[in-house]
Amino acid sequence: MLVSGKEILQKANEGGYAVGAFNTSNLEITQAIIEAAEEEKAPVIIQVSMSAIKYAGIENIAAIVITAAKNASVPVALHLDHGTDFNVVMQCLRNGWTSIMFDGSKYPFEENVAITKNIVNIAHPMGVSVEAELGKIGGTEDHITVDEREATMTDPDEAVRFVEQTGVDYLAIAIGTAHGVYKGEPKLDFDRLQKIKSLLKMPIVLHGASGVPEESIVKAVKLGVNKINIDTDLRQAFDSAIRSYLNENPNQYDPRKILAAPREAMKKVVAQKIRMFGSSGKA
Ligand SMILES: O=C(CO)COP(=O)(O)O
Ligand SMILES: O=C[C@H](O)COP(=O)(O)O
Ligand SMILES: [Zn+2]
Ligand SMILES: [Zn+2]
Repeated sequence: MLVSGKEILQKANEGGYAVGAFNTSNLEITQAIIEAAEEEKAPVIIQVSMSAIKYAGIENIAAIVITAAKNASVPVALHLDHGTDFNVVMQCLRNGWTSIMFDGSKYPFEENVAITKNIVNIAHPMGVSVEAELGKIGGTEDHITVDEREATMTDPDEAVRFVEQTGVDYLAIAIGTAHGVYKGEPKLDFDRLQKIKSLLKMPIVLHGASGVPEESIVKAVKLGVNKINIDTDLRQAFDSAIRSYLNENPNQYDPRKILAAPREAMKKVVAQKIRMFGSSGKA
C-alpha cells in the first residue's frame, strides 16, 4: 500500500527502529526493493533523486513505483531524495509523491528555513511529509579535513530552531557520514546524535549509510535514527552481479536474463539492511 513517509516514520520513532530508504531509478531496482520488503514484512521507503527523475522521466518512474507500491502487501512511501529545486518539488507533488526532501543545506540558515517552510505549507495539506537537511552531508570524495567536516556537522540548538520554524516531519543530520564509497572507516559523532534526538524527539534521518559498519548502524538506530538512506551499496551489488553474470554468459543478449542476476543481488542487500535496521516484521 502507498502511504505517507510520516505514517511509516512515526511508527518507527515510537517503536525504536529504522526503516530503509533505498534509491531507485528503474523497474528492476524497484522490484528488488519491494520484493525484499514483502519477504521481510517490513515498511519501506523508495526514494528517487533529481538525477534519477531526469534519467527515467518523472511520469515513468512515478508510474513504476506507485503501481508497485499500491500492489504491495507492506506500507511503501515514494520519497524525493535531495530535492534542491523548488520546481522539481512541485512536479513531484503533482505526480503522486508521498514524501519530499527539500535539501537547502547549501543556503544560509534563514534562507533554508524560508524555502523549507514554504514547501511544508504546500505539502502538508496534500498529506505529503517533508524531510529537510541541516548541516552538510558531503560526498566521500569531497577533499576536506576532519576539522572542516566537523564544522559542517549539525548544530543541536540550531536544529531545534530549524524544526520549530519550519514544521518539518523528519530531519537529516550531518554526524560524519558521507555519500558514496568510503575510503577509510567512517567516524560517527554519536554524542551529537544523542543530543539532537533528546532535544527533538522526532524521526532522524541518516544519509550516506552505505559502507557504514553494522555495529555503528545498530548504535545509531538505538540512539534514535529512524530513516536510513542506501544507494551506493545497491549500485555496487548491481555492478558486481551483472559483471559476473556477463563473464559467465558472454553470449546472452536477452536484457531480461541479464538483469535477473543483479535484481536478485540487490534484493539480498535490501533484505539484509532491513534486518540490520530492525524493521523486519514491522509492516
Ligand atoms: O544518502 C543517500 C541518498 O540520499 C545514499 O547514501 P550512500 O551513497 O551511502 O548510499
Ligand atoms: O545522495 C545521493 C544519492 O545517492 C543519489 O545520487 P544521484 O544524484 O546520483 O542519483
Ligand atoms: Zn545535502
Ligand atoms: Zn543523501
